[in-house]
Amino acid sequence: MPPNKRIAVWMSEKKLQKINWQELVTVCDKHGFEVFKLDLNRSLEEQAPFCVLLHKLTDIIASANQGDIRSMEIINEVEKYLERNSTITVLDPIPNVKQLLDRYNCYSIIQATNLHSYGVFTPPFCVLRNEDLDIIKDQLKNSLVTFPFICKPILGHGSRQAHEMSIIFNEKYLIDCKTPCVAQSFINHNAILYKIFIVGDKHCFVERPSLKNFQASQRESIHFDSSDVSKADSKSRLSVLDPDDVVKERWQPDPKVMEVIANTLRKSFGMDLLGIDVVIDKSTGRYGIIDVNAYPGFGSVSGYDGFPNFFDAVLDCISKKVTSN
Ligand SMILES: Nc1ncnc2c1ncn2[C@@H]1O[C@H](COP(=O)(O)OP(=O)(O)OP(=O)(O)O)[C@@H](O)[C@H]1O
Ligand SMILES: O=P(O)(O)O[C@H]1[C@H](O)[C@H](O)[C@H](OP(=O)(O)O)[C@@H](OP(=O)(O)O)[C@@H]1O
Ligand SMILES: [Mg+2]
Repeated sequence: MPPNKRIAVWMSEKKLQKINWQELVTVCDKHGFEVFKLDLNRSLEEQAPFCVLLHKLTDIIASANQGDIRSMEIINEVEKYLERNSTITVLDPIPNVKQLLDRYNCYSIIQATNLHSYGVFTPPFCVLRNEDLDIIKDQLKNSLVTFPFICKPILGHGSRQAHEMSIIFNEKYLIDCKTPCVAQSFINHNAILYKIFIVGDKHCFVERPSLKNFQASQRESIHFDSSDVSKADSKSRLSVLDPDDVVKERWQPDPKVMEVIANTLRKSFGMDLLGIDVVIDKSTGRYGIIDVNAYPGFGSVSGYDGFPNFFDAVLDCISKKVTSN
């Protein structure tokens, strides 16, 4: 056991407002930990000691990646501090969070797993950095990306722009690809998505609204903000199925496959707080992983569709890690 049992927490003001801080304090206390909000504008040494860092630093890492000097200083200082204090348990390790922020990296990690043997896939994807349309056409062809496809910003977290996406239906509108981006084949899934929430060795999944079915056609591109589509209470017009697509029978997710996805990706990403978005291909019944998120909402304060006893699960995970460290 470490000489202190203090947990330092850092997350954005926006995220802090979504959690019940008092409940976190109570649950930490029940597990014998003291919790406090880390101030990144003060030296970490001054706020030490602590044996756990629980954080969602994605926004700061993202702006550091984009060259913001203050964010670079902060991340640098946190990383150096953790190097000097290597016994601190970090949820989740910063290098692992960094690799998840890049959507291309993220899909490549999924593709390298053995999930395909369970009927799980990540839709064909490629990274587009060049605006030259002939190069784009070649890249799509070589990576088997088909129309329609979604263009997603490479940086997957940490800013509004990370969630601005387009659906491209034909070659004429390739001009709408906002490079740099990841292009990913669109999988028709009857407008239902499953979010797997992972907290250490526990997971659960919930159903959410999603984009309706689309076909390749001569139509113009659709531009949308992904934050409007798959929240528990989203009511996007892009989620309303065409009358012909409304079906009585639909694929149901197999809890065993969802468990394999959760266990496999937790290991591959080396992270304990994860959200995985899964769609079921309406024609084949295969499971497509379309997004992985670091420290997602977990259903937030109200918990109406979220992780049951979320903080207890976090503290269980922390206790196991602290003990094994
Ligand atoms: N390959 C795909 N095929 C079909 N629909 C997709 C695909 N990728 C994304 N979508 C749809 O677009 C929405 C947004 O995509 P994605 O989850 O990648 O965005 P995000 O910005 O990372 O979202 P989040 O806020 O969950 O992090 C999904 O909820 C889903 O409805
Ligand atoms: O409903 P969920 O948990 O999917 O909503 C998440 C969303 O998927 C992203 O993970 C958001 O994080 P950023 O991409 O970093 O903005 C989460 O926002 P947060 O403020 O809770 O961290 C959403 O809750
Ligand atoms: Mg995401």
